[in-house]
Amino acid sequence: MNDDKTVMKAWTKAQSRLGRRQAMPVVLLGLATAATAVGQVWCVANVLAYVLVGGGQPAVTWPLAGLVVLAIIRAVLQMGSDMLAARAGMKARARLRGGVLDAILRGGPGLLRRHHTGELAALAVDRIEALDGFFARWLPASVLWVAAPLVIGVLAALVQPGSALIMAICGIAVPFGQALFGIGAAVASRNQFLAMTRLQARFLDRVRGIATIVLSGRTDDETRRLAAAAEELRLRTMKVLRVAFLSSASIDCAMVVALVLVALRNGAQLMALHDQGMSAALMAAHVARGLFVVLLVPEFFAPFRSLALAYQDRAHASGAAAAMRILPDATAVRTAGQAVCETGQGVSVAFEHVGFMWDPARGATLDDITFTAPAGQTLVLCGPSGSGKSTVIEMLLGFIQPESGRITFNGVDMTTILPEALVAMTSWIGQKPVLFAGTLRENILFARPDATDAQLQAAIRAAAADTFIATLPHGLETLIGEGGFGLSGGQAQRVAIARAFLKDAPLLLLDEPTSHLDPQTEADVFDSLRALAARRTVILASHSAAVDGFGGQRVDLDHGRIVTSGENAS
Ligand SMILES: Nc1ncnc2c1ncn2[C@@H]1O[C@H](COP(=O)(O)OP(=O)(O)OP(=O)(O)O)[C@@H](O)[C@H]1O
Repeated sequence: MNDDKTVMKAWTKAQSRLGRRQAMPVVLLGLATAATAVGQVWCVANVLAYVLVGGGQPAVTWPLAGLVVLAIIRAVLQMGSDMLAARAGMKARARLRGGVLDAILRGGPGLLRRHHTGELAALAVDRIEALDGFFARWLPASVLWVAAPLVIGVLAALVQPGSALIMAICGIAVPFGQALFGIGAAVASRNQFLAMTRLQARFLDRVRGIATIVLSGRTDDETRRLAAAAEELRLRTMKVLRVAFLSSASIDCAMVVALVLVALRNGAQLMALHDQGMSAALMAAHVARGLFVVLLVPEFFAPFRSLALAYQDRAHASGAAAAMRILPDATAVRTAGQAVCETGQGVSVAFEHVGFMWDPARGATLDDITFTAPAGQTLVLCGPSGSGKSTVIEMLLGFIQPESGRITFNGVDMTTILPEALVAMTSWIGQKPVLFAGTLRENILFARPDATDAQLQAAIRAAAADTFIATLPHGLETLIGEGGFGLSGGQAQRVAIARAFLKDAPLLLLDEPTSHLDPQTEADVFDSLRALAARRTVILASHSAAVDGFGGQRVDLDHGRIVTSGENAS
């Protein structure tokens, strides 16, 4: 068995263990429903025997009353079972979605460098939704398909052991058919999800790049490609349905064979008894027993059908397990840190012979990087595009870890520091500030929701954001769109700087904060950043000539190696 399959099996097994507690009541209600169904069949058989054979059979009042009572009990049991199953599915989805979102947050930008946003969105939304059936249907069905036919078979054996044997033999044939179709179902389901993820990723990409598509005159071409991706999804979905239909049909075949054999057997017995001139009363009792086992056959096979339907859900779980392999596990990203790093006197950051590789085929991204940014001072990381500056910043944010060497904060190994302490001591401003749809006030307060109005105003003034906010008709209450829509690049960056002032963390990480700005705005933003940098440890990654005036130390990178280091011009 290859590694992929082992991991998928282990994940599915672990999920089954976690979901079993919630599935148990559903199984018990399922067994009670099966027992009630047997009672109903008994009542129906007696009523029919009365109708067919007439006076020989005792009064039908009791069977009729039993039928009504049992129908009500069965409906209540079924409702309870459906509700418990839905709750089990809901709980499991909430748990899994929390885990996936946690892992995506842990992976951070490093994960986005390796995987498409659409793929991650499909994982957190569609994959998890599709797992509902695994917990709500598959787990109970995987027990009931053995237990319920066993109960029904034993009760049938009490009345007609021969007919029970026929049902058992036909029932045993079902798992073989299911195993055959199961493999096909798993493959079909995996392909369907792949097609869906591809369609989602393509759609997201094209929506983002709509201006490029229109201006390149590629609208028709891209529409055709999207239509082809949608068609692929349709075909793959049809294949899933076809496999599910065939799987269900194989159960129907086994059921029809059992039904015919049991009916023939009873018919032959009744003919023989009739020929022997049996009394009407005995004849009616035989007819009732015969009808009972014949009518039990569909009930005997019903749990198999539920299992076949739920097999689809199991296939989704295997697919989800495979898809989740892209997520970092908690230990791989950050060793469970316990250390508290004292930051009262500021934070000094040191890289000690750090090495890292995004992709072994492309060689080392960072090679033997050693530098120190003393507490309260600035270190400027320079270098051409692709030299590894953002990779250094992402390491300091804790999203990726060195493959060799180590990073220390005030002498404490970064991997041993409590994640919350790391978050509290760091502010980060990237190339494009991340702004959310909402008011300007909400966006600035995002860094510190409990800040007072005075603190908010002070941060806005320090970031020199007050000038442009004053020109907006609704000031701080101005609504901005997702990604800072409605603000210029420089204004958006000032909002990010105000956030950093408000957070007031001792370590400031700046990753090309002015890369999208014109020279004048860049100079203005650098002025604000210089004010923000005072008394903080700053690591500024940039290839702009404007960093020359930033002072502090300078480390020049090229192809992931330090080529020069020394004082930065101030
Ligand atoms: N997911 C990835 N897989 C493989 N290589 C990658 C991946 N992400 C980045 N790289 C490579 O790592 C190197 C360093 O990238 P990084 O983004 O750190 O450079 P940078 O100096 O910040 O560049 P820029 O100034 O353009 O932002 C580049 O050569 C880049 O091609």
